[in-house]
Amino acid sequence: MSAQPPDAGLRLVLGSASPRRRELLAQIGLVPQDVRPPDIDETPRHGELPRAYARRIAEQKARAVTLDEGEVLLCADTTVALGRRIMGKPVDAAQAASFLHLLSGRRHTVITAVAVRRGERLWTREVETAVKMKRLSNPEVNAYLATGDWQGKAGGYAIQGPAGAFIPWINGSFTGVVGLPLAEAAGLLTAAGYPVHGATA
Ligand SMILES: Cc1cn([C@H]2C[C@H](O)[C@@H](COP(=O)(O)OP(=O)(O)OP(=O)(O)O)O2)c(=O)[nH]c1=O
Repeated sequence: MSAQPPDAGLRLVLGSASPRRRELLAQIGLVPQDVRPPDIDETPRHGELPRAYARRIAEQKARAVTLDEGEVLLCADTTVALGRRIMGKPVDAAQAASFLHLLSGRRHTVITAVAVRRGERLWTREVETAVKMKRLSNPEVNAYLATGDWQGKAGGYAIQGPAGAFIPWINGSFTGVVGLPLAEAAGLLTAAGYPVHGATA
């Protein structure tokens, strides 16, 4: 999609209930004028691959939010992929435990798809990061589950919380793993005409 000239009058809307995304935007000086969490069905389609899934969900979130003239919307979806397997947000502690046991001692991929919308125009990017999780013992998994930090996190962990102790290595975008790859999000907002650099200057 072609880039739009900067428009200092545009209002930024965050289409996300995720406090992480709000905090990450604030890190680069962006404070949305409004937060409008989308409500969509995040069930993967049969046989859907993780990257295509993350992109579809981010686009669907971006289409689900009502926008007024003069507003630009930012949505994202973070998905943990173990091979072709999609790991969303665990429904309960038992599912979080099973995700963590599957991820233990292996490399997986975290994909965050970002979608920016202005009017009917959409700009999207997917950012993939390889993440290595150390081998986890049962006491480590249980202690982590007891923190409750797994709740609402794709794959059942958050690198920015206590699970940071489980992750010796990543290759890619740290902010992408946390939920919003800042360089790419800033690039999409700029393409849509939102004056990002006015905010960071
Ligand atoms: C892997 C990982 C995920 N996460 C979080 C980011 C996302 O909030 C969440 C994945 O769920 P998402 O469906 O991407 O987002 P959400 O439901 O929290 O919010 P919304 O749909 O309204 O935008 O997992 C972390 O915070 N740290 C991590 O290390």
